[in-house]
Amino acid sequence: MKLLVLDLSKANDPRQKTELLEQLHHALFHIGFLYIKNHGVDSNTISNLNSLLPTLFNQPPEAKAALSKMNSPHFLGYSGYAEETTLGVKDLREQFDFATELPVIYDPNASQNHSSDFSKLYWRLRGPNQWPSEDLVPGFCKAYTEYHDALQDLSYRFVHLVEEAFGVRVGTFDSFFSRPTSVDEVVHNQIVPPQHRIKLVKYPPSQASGGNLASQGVGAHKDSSGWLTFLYQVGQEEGLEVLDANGTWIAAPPIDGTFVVNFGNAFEAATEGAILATIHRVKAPRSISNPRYSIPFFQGLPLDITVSEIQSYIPLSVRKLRHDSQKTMNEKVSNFLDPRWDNLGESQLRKWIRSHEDCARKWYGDETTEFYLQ
Ligand SMILES: O=C(O)CCC(=O)C(=O)O
Ligand SMILES: [Fe+2]
Repeated sequence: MKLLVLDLSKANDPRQKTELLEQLHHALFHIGFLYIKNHGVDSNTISNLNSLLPTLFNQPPEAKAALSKMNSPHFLGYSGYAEETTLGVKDLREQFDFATELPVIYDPNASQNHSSDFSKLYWRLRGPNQWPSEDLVPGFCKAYTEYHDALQDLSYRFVHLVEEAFGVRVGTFDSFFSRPTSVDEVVHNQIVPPQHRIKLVKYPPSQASGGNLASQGVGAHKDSSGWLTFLYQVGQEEGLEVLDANGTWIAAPPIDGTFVVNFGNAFEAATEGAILATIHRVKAPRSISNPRYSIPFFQGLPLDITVSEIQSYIPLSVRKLRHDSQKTMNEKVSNFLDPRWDNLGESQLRKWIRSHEDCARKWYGDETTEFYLQ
């Protein structure tokens, strides 16, 4: 399998756009993993954030500890080296989880003063970031916010191309992403706008024998935090790998000026497996290498969206394109399709509880945590 690099500037030229949409169609339905270049995100916006990563991660341990995810019922903040698990194995990375800056909309300890029903526990996932101090990481909030806004814009533009590749009206999925302009609008909108999530990740060189699974940077997984993922691989360190339809791991090395795009669990569920949330993993860099940094942007969806609602937006012509050969990859049921619930919020809550059990026990209690650990 060859991963394609799609040139998004072709979207601006009617003569080249058809070719771009054909390539996108192929990448969507046969691979589920692609690169994009000429994506319209200013290189300064990317480098301004990238250049702060060493400073962010080299803060004194107590400064990082002060931003711990343990402080946050929204699972936003810092998690230290090997504090997160995938498939029961420690991931050899440290990371800061950020998201679209939004207020708390559900706090079980406070009286709520809005009319909508946000009593579902998963609404507690929404909330503000934990920002590093401006003294220790000068310019971070500005650089992050510019990056967030640019990636949000790219993600919406890209979804429009996906709609064209699907042959549906451009804007079909827009209602998933209608943006709030004020807190008031957030709580009174019918569809509550999404909170995109951005991880800033560092994979330090691993002492474990390089290249084998003892050095799991992040274990094999499908993305479950959003609709589409836009991953920026900082620098030249390799490690990202994608599982193809034959069960072979394919390297997805950094390519200058590109983002990697892949599709989340919800997308796979919405298209009934016609487009896969392709499984991928990262090997930790060998001990003689530099650290590897990456920045995945997970495009958020409204937490109360249901499987049937999301499927209703996808034309039958797309859903029936599911290929039999893909069934084997798809056999592990998406969390979103777990028969115990029908909404995305619960599958997200389950994901966070499973990857950060201590934080879950602190904020959601043992009973809830154990329910979602099953
Ligand atoms: O670091 C990478 O390149 C990929 C990270 C990833 O797949 C994830 O965090 O979901
Ligand atoms: Fe991922």
